[in-house]
Amino acid sequence: MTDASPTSAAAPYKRVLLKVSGEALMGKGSFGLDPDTVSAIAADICDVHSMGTEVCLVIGGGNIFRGIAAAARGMERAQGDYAGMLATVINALMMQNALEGRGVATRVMSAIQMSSIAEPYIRRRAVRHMEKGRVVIFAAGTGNPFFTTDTAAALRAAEMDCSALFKGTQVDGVYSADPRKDPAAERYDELTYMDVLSRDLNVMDASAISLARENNLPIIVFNIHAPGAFAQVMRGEGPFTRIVDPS
Ligand SMILES: Nc1ncnc2c1ncn2[C@@H]1O[C@H](COP(=O)(O)OP(=O)(O)OP(=O)(O)O)[C@@H](O)[C@H]1O
Ligand SMILES: O=c1ccn([C@@H]2O[C@H](COP(=O)(O)O)[C@@H](O)[C@H]2O)c(=O)[nH]1
Repeated sequence: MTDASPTSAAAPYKRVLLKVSGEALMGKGSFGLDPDTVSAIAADICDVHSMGTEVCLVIGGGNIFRGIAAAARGMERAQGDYAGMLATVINALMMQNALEGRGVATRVMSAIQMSSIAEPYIRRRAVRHMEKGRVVIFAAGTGNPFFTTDTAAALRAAEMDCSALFKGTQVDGVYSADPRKDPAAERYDELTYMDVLSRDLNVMDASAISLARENNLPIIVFNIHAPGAFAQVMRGEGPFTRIVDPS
């Protein structure tokens, strides 16, 4: 893994992966995509890209379909998960459109082959795209049911040798309990991977945290809706939680 420490004020990290929660794309809505929200997140990604940092993305699908929720309503879990992975492809295409509208070259690479609309995921090709200055959007999660896009994000970040995984979500860090349910929950500035696992802090699933831990990949959780937050958090400013191993 490359060094996670900032390297310069202009481009604090060489290469990062941003995980955007699908729910975040809904904006104030309760389903689907809000174009203004997608555009605002794309603007933040462009800011970071223009600093000289190589950027790749994993976008969730929770704004459209979650396999586990469909399974709770009686659908076969694996079938629901494949539908969930397809939802992430829709989000990836929407983000591609928003980024390219701002003049940034992108490639969508899908873990499930759909060659008419996305390249197949090939690790070395993805690295090459980023070296050429393209933003790579990894779609269809890991390509396997029973996983989530958090795990896909940790997996791709490790494969891409990213300096850190940024999780842009609805809340500004990891709290002692889900802050959307418990207003008394307190935010942590820094946690170890084991803290997150042992205290069952559900901001990310356990397999993603374990994979990041095994690969010494720092995770930075922040609120994707705060304008300019992605660039700010990369500079170490603003509220966020850093998940790392004890130094
Ligand atoms: N201890 C905690 N600290 C912070 N957030 C928590 C915690 N426990 C649960 N959460 C919730 O986890 C959510 C983060 O998950 P997120 O919405 O990013 O889902 P996802 O599965 O990654 O994406 P998607 O929306 O695509 O399914 C936060 O919005 C927050 O409400
Ligand atoms: O590797 C993966 C990634 C995702 N899924 C399915 O997609 C949905 C949406 O992803 P979120 O991480 O919840 O945003 C997820 O609920 C799974 O059903 C998958 O099967 N495998």
